Amino acid sequence: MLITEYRLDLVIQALRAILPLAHPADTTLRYFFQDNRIGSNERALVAETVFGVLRHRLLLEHACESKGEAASDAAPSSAKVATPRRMALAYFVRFGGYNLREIEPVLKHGEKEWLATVKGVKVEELPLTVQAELPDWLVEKMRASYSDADILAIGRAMQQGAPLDIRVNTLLAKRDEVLQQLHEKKIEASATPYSPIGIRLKDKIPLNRDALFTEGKVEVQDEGSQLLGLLLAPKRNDMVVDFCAGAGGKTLMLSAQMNSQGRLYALDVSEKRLANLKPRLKRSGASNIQPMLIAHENDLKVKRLAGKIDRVLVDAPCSGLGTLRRNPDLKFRQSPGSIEELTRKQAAILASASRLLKKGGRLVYATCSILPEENQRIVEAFLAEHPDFTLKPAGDVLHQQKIALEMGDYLELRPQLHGTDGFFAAVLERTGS
Ligand SMILES: C[S@@+](CC[C@H](N)C(=O)[O-])C[C@H]1O[C@@H](n2cnc3c(N)ncnc32)[C@H](O)[C@@H]1O
Repeated sequence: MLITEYRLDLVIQALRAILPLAHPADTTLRYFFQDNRIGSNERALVAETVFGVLRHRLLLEHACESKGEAASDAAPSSAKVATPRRMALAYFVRFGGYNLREIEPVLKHGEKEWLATVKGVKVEELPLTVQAELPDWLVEKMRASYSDADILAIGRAMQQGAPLDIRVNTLLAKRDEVLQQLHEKKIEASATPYSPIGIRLKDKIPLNRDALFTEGKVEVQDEGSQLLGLLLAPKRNDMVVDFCAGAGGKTLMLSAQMNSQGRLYALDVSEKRLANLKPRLKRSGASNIQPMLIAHENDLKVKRLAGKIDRVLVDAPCSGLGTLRRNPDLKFRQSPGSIEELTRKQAAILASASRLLKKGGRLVYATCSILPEENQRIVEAFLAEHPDFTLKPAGDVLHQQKIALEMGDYLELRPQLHGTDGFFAAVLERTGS
């Protein structure tokens, strides 16, 4: 798409609103689009550039601020800062697929020469943090458990965009039928490699206007997230609790696995998120779900269910660092302090949720984080304090579910290996009373 003064100005305005990261980038962008009625081409350009800048922010800042750049030595030092304009232009030539000639008409004096140096920056000569596009504090934390090569592989994979995965609502449709309907609509789609009810779309389409979606036959859900439901494997007449149900992404899947029989409590502390479950519930045809607002993990409503539940899913509040492909701003919005706070919450939620289980019951503790402190460390500490619980190797459960995915004790998904977001899950069984 041609970069005109008008389009560049829109991108700059959007970056000016988003880059301070006072709020999640997608929320700020939504408000930006509400306040600025612009065409669909411009919306696509703005969204792509904003998320692209966030994905490559560290390299772009390096290119904007570099003291060594020959051409801008002539420019005043105030020009050598990562202004929204410079970030946008650097993104266009470095990652956006534009050549200098194409954007020359919108350039000011000296910018063409500076952008030529941006194109020439050799990323492999830059520090690991810039190559991996991960902030210093995060790389330092990851070094406790990952090699530099692994950190780089994770960081690079997180710089890519994520595919659009959908889950077939087996209450209303079969995967083959949905695939066929998509192909008839000339939408390129294929079965996901691991989840038997997942479909990966080649391109992002406005699915919410499609009949498959409005009729409840499909929901947007990353394949990794679908695997969490498959690990929990609730049965038809089970009593099940989705402890951190949010807007019900996983609740709806669990209900379909139960063929909408038995009882499924969808708990959350957020009234707003639970309210967002309502329209999805209506579309899905599920009738065994009971949303339940709780004040905190030790709410009396939770205590009343103690010892009565067959399966519990704890999709814990987490840093979200496994979803950087979709939410690249999270790496700048989290901090060592926020991670510490989250780990305290995760441990408390897991301890409380575990009390719901009957003997022989199963709990899946899951996060979309790649940090062991939110994952393995939480589970290890829990097991040390709860001798009545046993870790069931995730690899064994997947095998029982006939899912061709080699895993050890834990489910650990990575975009560069599995094409999913980064997910962690542990299967815990209450073996004692
Ligand atoms: C990772 S999100 C859940 C996403 C949801 N399971 C889905 O698939 O869409 C974590 C959820 O935990 C909720 N939460 C935070 N603290 C909680 C607590 N103490 N007890 C229960 N839920 C809590 C948050 O409101 C948030 O909706």
